[in-house]
Amino acid sequence: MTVPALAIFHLTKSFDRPVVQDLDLTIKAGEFYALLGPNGAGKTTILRMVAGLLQPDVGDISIFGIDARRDPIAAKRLVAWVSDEPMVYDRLTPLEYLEFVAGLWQVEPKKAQAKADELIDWLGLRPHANQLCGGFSMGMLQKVALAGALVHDPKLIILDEPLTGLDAGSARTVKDVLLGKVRDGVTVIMTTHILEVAERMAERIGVIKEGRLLAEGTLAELRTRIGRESSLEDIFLDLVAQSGETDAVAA
Ligand SMILES: Nc1ncnc2c1ncn2[C@@H]1O[C@H](COP(=O)(O)OP(=O)(O)OP(=O)(O)O)[C@@H](O)[C@H]1O
Repeated sequence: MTVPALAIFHLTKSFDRPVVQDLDLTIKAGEFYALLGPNGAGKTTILRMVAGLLQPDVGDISIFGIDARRDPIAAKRLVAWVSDEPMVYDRLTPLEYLEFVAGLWQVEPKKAQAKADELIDWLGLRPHANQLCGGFSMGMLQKVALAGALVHDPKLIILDEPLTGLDAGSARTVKDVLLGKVRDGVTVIMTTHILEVAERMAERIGVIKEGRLLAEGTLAELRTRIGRESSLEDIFLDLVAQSGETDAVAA
């Protein structure tokens, strides 16, 4: 069996209350996986633990077979994390920012420059490549942050709400870049509240509520589970409502 891109076992995290509860999740290499869930379901918390930005209370995270808790540096080398709050240095141009990030990853300078040029063109940033990021709109900053996350050729790309705030053209560009990456064999995990995007792009969809996986599968599998031909929006709302009823019965 091939090693999964991501395998999570018994992942658990509490803040003032339990936020991620004994979560198991496996994502195959080369898969496009969408993580859905209502506000506060724990999606960002899960992904931040996978990206090594937050320590789990309990549980194991394996990235392409590397134990991310034992060997975080090796695991992080394989991962790109794209937050919904782009962090880019105001006083650098996109090209300078990409050079800086490539330096942190110790990408060989010639390769880094070629990669930066490719990403700048892919993301339509060429006209702004030499302007300071400080004057950029949120959408442009998101694209620069995405380029920065891809500069070291990650095998697993994790994105938290990557399309929020993007205009239609920019959203299309980002979607095309991600689909292109999946075609190249890269694994993508993305949270989104735009169910149409998950429906169109993701091969598998996981629905999270209160830090637990309510259901996962292809759209067809989720439809079978619900027992009727529905849109992802209907399936999602049904699943979330059903789990509320179950909780109410259990309580
Ligand atoms: N650092 C933190 N300290 C305390 N509570 C936190 C922290 N980070 C997240 N939480 C809480 O954990 C819960 C889950 O948050 P999280 O951001 O993971 O949810 P989400 O599913 O990504 O939600 P959304 O769709 O609204 O972005 C929320 O109640 C949030 O307030």
